[in-house]
Amino acid sequence: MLEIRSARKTFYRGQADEKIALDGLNLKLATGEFGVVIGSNGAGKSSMLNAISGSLGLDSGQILVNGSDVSNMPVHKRAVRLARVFQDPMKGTAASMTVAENMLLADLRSTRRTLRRGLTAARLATYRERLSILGLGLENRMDTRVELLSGGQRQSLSLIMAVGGSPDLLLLDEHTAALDPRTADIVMDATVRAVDALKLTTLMVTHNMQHAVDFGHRVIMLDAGRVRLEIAGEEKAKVTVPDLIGHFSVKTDRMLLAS
Ligand SMILES: Nc1ncnc2c1ncn2[C@@H]1O[C@H](COP(=O)(O)OP(=O)(O)OP(=O)(O)O)[C@@H](O)[C@H]1O
Repeated sequence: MLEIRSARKTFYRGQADEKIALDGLNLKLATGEFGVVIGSNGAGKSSMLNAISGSLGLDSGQILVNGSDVSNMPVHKRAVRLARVFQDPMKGTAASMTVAENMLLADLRSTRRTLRRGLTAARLATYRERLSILGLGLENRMDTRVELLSGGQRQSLSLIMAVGGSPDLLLLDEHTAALDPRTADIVMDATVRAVDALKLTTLMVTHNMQHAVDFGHRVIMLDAGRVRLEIAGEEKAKVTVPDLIGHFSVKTDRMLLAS
């Protein structure tokens, strides 16, 4: 469960270039829920993810993960409870190491064990099983160096590595944005398989409106550091890409009128 209460963050306060990134943002995500965050450039999406993961300190407000207030918890302590996948498929994995070695690294990171026992048969079997969730055949490429994988395979591997420690929350930070459309769809398919199989509470930021329509339980539109629109349930099932884009244009028209 994630709860953001009245989160405020202003950059360059009191200066000519003052920027309000989060303007009393409130958001709740139930355990097992998959929320998809959309919004125009500068709406506050990255600031929100950075505040959740702890790399951005709030001026005021609270962030609760599974009921406990993590607002003042340092990044490395929050990292144990949160998984985050970034845009760049080259980050998050070690290129010159094999798929199996990368899985071991992630395992050691999340369990704080030592490298001593290495890639035992039991561990390899567990990694194969976990990789098979993705539906990409990576479980049959355990000895392949990661640099030889496609961008989509590599990003999907980053994802399954990130969630190995059963995190309380998965943050997907435009994790398909750097991929071509077909590869992005493959990664989204792998993502949904992992989220469903591991029952992950997930918050995904995307600029891809088709993905916002097709995936997740709720669309959350941010604007000027606040939630401006939420679409869930039957409404979400019926929403179309033009509908979502329409909400962007309404906002833009308002901004034009106000300026
Ligand atoms: N480190 C920073 N220093 C100064 N201003 C910042 C900083 N980070 C964000 N901002 C400002 O805060 C506001 C919100 O930015 P943020 O990056 O969170 O938006 P975003 O919705 O993620 O945008 P995008 O879709 O372009 O990534 C913007 O006005 C931005 O210029």
